Amino acid sequence: MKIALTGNPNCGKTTLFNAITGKTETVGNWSGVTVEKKEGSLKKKYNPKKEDVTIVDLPGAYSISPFTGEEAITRDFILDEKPDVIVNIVDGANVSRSLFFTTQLMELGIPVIIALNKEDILNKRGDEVDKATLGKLLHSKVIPTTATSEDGLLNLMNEAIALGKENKTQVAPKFEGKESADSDKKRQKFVDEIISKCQVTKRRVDEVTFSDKVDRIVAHKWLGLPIFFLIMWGVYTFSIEGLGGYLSGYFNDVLFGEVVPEAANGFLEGLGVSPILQALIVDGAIGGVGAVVGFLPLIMVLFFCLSLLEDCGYMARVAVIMDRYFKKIGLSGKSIIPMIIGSGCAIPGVMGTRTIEDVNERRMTTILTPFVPCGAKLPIIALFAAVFFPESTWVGPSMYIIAIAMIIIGGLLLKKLFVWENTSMFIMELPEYKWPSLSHAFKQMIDKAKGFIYKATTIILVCNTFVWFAQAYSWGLNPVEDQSLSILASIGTVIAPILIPLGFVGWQLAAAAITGFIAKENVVATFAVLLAVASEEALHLPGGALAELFTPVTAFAYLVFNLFTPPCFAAIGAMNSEMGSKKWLFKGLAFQFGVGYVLAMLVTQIGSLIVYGTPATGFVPAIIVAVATVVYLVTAIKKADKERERLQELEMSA
Ligand SMILES: Nc1nc2c(ncn2[C@@H]2O[C@H](COP(=O)(O)OP(=O)(O)OP(=O)(O)O)[C@@H](O)[C@H]2O)c(=O)[nH]1
Ligand SMILES: [Mg+2]
Repeated sequence: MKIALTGNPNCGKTTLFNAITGKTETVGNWSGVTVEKKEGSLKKKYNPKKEDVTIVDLPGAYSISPFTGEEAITRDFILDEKPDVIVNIVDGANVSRSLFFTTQLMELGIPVIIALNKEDILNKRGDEVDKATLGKLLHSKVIPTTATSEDGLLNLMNEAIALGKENKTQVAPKFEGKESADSDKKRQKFVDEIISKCQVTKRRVDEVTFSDKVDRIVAHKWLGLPIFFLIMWGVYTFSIEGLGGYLSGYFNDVLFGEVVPEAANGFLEGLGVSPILQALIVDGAIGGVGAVVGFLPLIMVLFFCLSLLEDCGYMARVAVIMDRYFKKIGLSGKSIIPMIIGSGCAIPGVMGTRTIEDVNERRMTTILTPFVPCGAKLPIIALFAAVFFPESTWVGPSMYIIAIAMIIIGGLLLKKLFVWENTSMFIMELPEYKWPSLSHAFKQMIDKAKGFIYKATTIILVCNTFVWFAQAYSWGLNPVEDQSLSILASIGTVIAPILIPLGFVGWQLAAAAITGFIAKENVVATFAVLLAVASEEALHLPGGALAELFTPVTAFAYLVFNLFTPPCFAAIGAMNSEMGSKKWLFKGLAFQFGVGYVLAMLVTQIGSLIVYGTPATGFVPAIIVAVATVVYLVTAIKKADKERERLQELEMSA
């Protein structure tokens, strides 16, 4: 039996889905979090009779006639795959808005049961919904639930399974003139009537709620943005330099710097394995993975904080604040949501662009979202900050500020270069503020940590075992004394000239950047492996082994390069599927590479001139690249302007 969970965005479908299936799909206190259908089977607790039941979580929808891509997923699933039962989740805090969709679901010939969710909010407000009358008017059972505390869910599932077995569709509620063209209006009127009969609101309509009061400050025209920056600064400073940084320092210096490698060495010596194998395991596998896992506490602290901010309802406000600015640069306010999600990982971030209706805005957001430093880039930031800027707290937050600046400048450029017109309006429901749930944040944090460890012990482990091998052997598969004769060095040497205008000298820098495209954490892991072999100094300490390859200025530039060039392969794959056009994908990748490259080049060359008073290596090639970039931009924008004019004339004459 297939049971589908449907309802408006943010009504609690995924919360309910996770509760009854035991899965950990992403929940967020804003609309448009789920963009794909997800399936799961019922937990034992909710399926005592062990029925064969599949639960399907769907993206939120306001109407069966889809407006956005993810709404279409919901419609297509219901119409094509015909679930046996539809559980329509109605947001108890927003009943009137939800029932429009409910009446449409009733007409599909599939049994519908209604879960009146967020009962706790209703109760707290002192509002009431007359479930008996509601059920009678809609010809359907109405079960009160609170998905967050799993109240009413057993009852709901029992009823849903019984309904599926009975397999009898309800009579769709009739309202006058259902066939006529203005049926939407009639439908709304019908819904309004139901509401007037069922909803008992104790609160006065004009009452100013707590949320309204907070929003007057937090979502204020002028104050909104500075407040957002302040909050983010606090969160990142606390995570990267504060508690998270402190714990990571311990992990890096003591745990993975001494305890684990010493134990492993002792163990392997005891076993009597060959020195080569021992080096492969300790320097390659453990060294590489350890250098990355050392940053686990930092990532956990950050995601705990972000989860609290999101759960209390603040992040939904950020979308509204950003809408004013984003509209000016050809993006939508909704673009901020993929970007916020992208601060965790660019892949779900890029997938989140589906909620944006306008195709140009969607594509631009897909290109710009990977600029936001994701969790995988944090270890690079933290490592470089610790080695080169140990006394300052601005390096971490500065990456986010540069990201925002690049998104704005990038948005303007993209619009100038590739986009002819865009149209969109922004409607976003603001959830009420609530106390964030610590257990929810804790769960999200553990989830992130698991994902991080999984990645470290799979792809990063494999990569670094390869990196160790490639730096220890020549193409003839003979061990080399001197790293610069190795396979890795020869690959790096081919790429390295491209990086000369950026002031990056050495095949090691090219090698780490290449492994970074497989997974960004690899940048850290690769340096760990290379330098563990080449240098006696520790990787993470100020002035340590890494300082032999960079000046502080080129270190900062290298950070910029790794953060703003195209993301890892997996995220590029996500970009590909969201763009729906190879041409746009290549434009996007070229754009990202151009931005990262030119930005790093400017940091190196201008930075070196200012800080050291002399140009960095590669100054002359850098000037050539800079001139070529300017010439390209000017001609490309001129060409695009002409095209725009031509289209306008065509339109006029038509
Ligand atoms: N107070 C309260 N909050 C709830 C309840 N159920 C869900 N929430 C909260 O509502 C917000 C949205 O939950 P989700 O499960 O992501 O909503 P969704 O319907 O899957 O949303 P989309 O995927 O965007 O369509 C989260 O902040 C939840 O914690 C409930 O019963 N009571
Ligand atoms: Mg969801």
